[in-house]
Amino acid sequence: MKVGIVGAGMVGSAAGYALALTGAASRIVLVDRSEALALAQAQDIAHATPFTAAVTVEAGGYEALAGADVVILAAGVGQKPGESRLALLERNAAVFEDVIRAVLRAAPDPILLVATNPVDVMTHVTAKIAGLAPGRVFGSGTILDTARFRSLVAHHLGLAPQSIHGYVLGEHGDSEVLGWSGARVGSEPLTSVAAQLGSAITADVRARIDDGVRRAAYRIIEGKGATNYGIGAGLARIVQAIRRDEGAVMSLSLVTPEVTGVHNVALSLPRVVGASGLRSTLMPTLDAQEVAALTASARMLRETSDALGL
Ligand SMILES: NC(=O)C1=CN([C@@H]2O[C@H](COP(=O)(O)OP(=O)(O)OC[C@H]3O[C@@H](n4cnc5c(N)ncnc54)[C@H](O)[C@@H]3O)[C@@H](O)[C@H]2O)C=CC1
Ligand SMILES: CC(=O)C(=O)O
Repeated sequence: MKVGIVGAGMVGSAAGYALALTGAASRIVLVDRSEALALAQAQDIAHATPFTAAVTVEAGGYEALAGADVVILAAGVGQKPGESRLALLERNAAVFEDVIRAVLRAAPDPILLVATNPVDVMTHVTAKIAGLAPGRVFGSGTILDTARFRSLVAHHLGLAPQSIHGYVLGEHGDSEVLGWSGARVGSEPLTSVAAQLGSAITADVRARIDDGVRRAAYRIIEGKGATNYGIGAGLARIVQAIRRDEGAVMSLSLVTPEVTGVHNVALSLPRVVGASGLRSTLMPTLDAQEVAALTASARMLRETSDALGL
């Protein structure tokens, strides 16, 4: 599978590296407005390939994206310490006008996987500009927040994160909703397993995990200026699910006709990922508080999209 990555900075290069390590792509092409950066990143990742699956890694202009099955969009600016994701919108939406058209001139019908923040609104912007079939333009959404949720719950219980099943929904950002009520360990409700293990999910534990998920990006950016490894691994995992036509369920952002009464809004819900992109959406069972929080998140995103005329 040929995967293009536009934006070869922290996120794009981490995605390229994860794709090379996992073998999710057989050909990776990095494009950046800084040709020198794209070339340096491609060479550095290529030097890892003797230790990985068979994969070629190159840098190029947009024309090098011809034949790409998936194009990851990670171009634009990231947050400065203390800055919200939504504060990036105007700058990144302006960048995408040219980027999407240039990608589609080279590769007319790829799957477009958006990582640039604010990822939900950027997914909506991309879908509108690209005009591809529904399901072929989507965003990484809360895949990273879900991973953070699963790892923090796993750490609390002393279990493997792979055995924790639960999703973060709504905005990839401050208004996101942790789906506590539907969370499970294996096939058992989380609260029941936590009680059996003597590690109850008290209000304090819940608040600590919520904060750990919601504020993770702020803390990491304060410490190292960006986040990249978690999202890089998440993007590679999505590509792998596309390549293998897995039918894997992941929390991803898609322009959704209606969610809890809010229409035409891009946000994350559990979605089924396969060869054609996102095949369907699985609406989770939520308690009343979670429905209210998801509705508030959806309304906020809808209003933000309204301001852009989406
Ligand atoms: N979805 C998620 O979970 C996450 C999203 N992000 C977002 O990903 C985006 C990228 O973040 P970083 O890689 O840390 O930033 P970065 O600054 O390291 O890299 C961005 C790259 O985009 C390139 N670029 C800018 N305008 C361009 C254009 N018109 N054409 C081609 N390339 C262009 C820049 O030259 C730069 O190399 C940000 O918006 C950030 O907020 C970051 C982490 C997680
Ligand atoms: C930066 C960002 O969106 C994150 O790490 O969640």
